[in-house]
Amino acid sequence: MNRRYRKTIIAGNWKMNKTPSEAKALIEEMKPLLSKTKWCEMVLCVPFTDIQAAVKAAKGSKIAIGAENMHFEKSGAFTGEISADMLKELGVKYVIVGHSERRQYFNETDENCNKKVKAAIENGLRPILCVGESLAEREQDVTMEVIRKQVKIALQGVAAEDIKKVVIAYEPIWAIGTGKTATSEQAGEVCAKIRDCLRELYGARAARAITIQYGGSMNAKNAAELLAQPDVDGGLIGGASLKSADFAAIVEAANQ
Ligand SMILES: O=C[C@H](O)COP(=O)(O)O
Repeated sequence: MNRRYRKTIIAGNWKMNKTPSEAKALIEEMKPLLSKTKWCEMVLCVPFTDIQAAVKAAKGSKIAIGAENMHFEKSGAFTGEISADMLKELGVKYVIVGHSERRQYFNETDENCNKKVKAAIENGLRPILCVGESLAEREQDVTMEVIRKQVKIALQGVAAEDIKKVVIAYEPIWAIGTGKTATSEQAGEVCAKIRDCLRELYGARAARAITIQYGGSMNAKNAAELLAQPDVDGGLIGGASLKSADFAAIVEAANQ
């Protein structure tokens, strides 16, 4: 890992799990296990309804709270939506943008992701931009074409001085929640190519400073090997972030 240049970030994505009281209990359980982190930053992205309880429970710890989505407009007639302002005021620091489940079930497009990335940055939130290929795309050998398009469109108009605030999460869709992890070589190879793409867009210095995570069935057992890849700077963890011991083990692996 290139700690000299960029931060290691382990982020949990709780998806549609946990009520506020359950969120509080899980964070209380995690806190003592996560107290000895060295350089690894820890984030828990939780459902909107859990944010207040999570921020309160995480107080005094090194855990930052994130949201799983947001709208790109500041306010207005968007029934059921949540703006960056609203998240910010609750103490949210990160927001996931373009998770494949949002792309698949809620028609999230690269263009929408672009608006969300820019709105997040303008409002002082760090976007975790998710990109990744489907199994069919991998089998047809178009993985990098797909990911380069996702990255380039989502970052259109993001200024060079802001790009460091963006975290990229490489999540092969076929590895999410399936128990099928990408091999560490596959994860490392795509993350390195994402960094090449960032280098083309923003130059070598900026590209070196951007945290690129891997996500997709990362767990206590495989985390160390995945995180040992030079361009894998952390993880976006689904299922294993709902179990305190497993999440703590992944953080521990990132601290080695
Ligand atoms: O955002 C997290 C990813 O979708 C990974 O989920 P997973 O660790 O349950 O496979």
